[in-house]
Amino acid sequence: MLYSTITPAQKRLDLRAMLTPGAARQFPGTFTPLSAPLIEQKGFDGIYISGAVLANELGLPDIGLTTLSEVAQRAGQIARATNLPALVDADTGFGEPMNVARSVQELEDAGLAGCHIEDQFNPKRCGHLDGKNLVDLQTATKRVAAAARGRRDENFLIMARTDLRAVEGLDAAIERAKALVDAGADAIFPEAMKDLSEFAAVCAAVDVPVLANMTEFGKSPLFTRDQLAETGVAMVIYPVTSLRSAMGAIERTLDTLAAEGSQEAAVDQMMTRARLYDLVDYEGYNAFDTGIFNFDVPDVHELNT
Ligand SMILES: C[C@](O)(C(=O)O)[C@H](CC(=O)O)C(=O)O
Ligand SMILES: [Mg+2]
Repeated sequence: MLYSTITPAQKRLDLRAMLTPGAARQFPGTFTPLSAPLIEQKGFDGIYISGAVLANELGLPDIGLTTLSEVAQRAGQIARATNLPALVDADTGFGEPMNVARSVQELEDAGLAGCHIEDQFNPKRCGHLDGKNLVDLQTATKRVAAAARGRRDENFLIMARTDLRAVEGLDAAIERAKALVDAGADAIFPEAMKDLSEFAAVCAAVDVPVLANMTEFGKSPLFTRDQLAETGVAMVIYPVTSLRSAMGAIERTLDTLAAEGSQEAAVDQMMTRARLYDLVDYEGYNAFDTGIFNFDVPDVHELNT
C-alpha cells in the first residue's frame, strides 16, 4: 500500500550503508508523494526532495521563502510513501544555529533519512546562478555543528553543502568542505562543480560521502552515473528533473487542448487510468479491507454461554 513499511530509523541505516565512495547512488527528485513509489519501482536507490521544487510547486521562487513547517510537512508526506531513504534540502537551516537544531528535529520527526544545509544567507538562490551571498566559515560551521548536536537519531545524515566554488574557486570550496566535516558533517555537497576533475578533487580531499548535483540548465554538465562513479561520488541527485518533465508535459497538453479544442491528441502521452490506479495501489487497499472484513468477530452471546 501507499505508505512505508519500514521505519525511518531503518531508512537512515540503509542510507548510511549505501553511501560508499564511487557508489554513485541515484536519488531522483520528486515533488509529490505519488512519484515516490514510481521512483522505487524503477529501482532507484533513494528519493531527493528539492527546496527549489518545493518552493516552485507553491508558485514561489527558490530564494528562502518556504518555511520549516511547509518543508517538513511535504517532505514527510513524500518520505512516508516509500521504503527508500529520502534526503531533503533544508536550505540554510531556517535560521540561526538553534533554529537549525530545531529544523533537524522536525525533519527527523517527519521521517526523513537526512538533510543538507548550505552556506548561503537569505535571500539565497539556486546554487547554479551567479551572485550568491555566502556566510563566513564560522557561521557555516556553527550551522553544521548545531545540526549534528540537535539530532536525536545519530544515523540521521547531516550533509553540509558549500556554494563557495562559484564564488571563490575550487580550492576555497575544498578547504571549507574539510572544515565542515570537522564541524560534524557526515557528507559533503559541493555545489556547481564545473567538470569531473572537480568532483574527483573533492572526493579525494574529504573522507565522507560526496554528492553530485545533476540539475539541468546548471553549471555542471549532465554526467552519466558511470562517469560520476569514477570520480568517487557516493550519491547523485536529479533535483528538478521530474518537475521539469511534468511541467513540460502539462504545457504541451494545454497547448494541444487550446489549439484543437480537445486533448485527444495528447492522451497517448498520459499515464493511463489503469497505471495510475496501479500506482496508488487500489488493489492493496482492497485486499486489506477484505482481510479485515473476513475476520470473524465471535458473537457476544456465544461468548457468554
Ligand atoms: C539542489 C537545489 O538546491 C534544489 O533546491 O533542488 C537547486 C537545484 C536547482 O535550482 O537547479 C540548486 O541550488 O542547485
Ligand atoms: Mg535548494
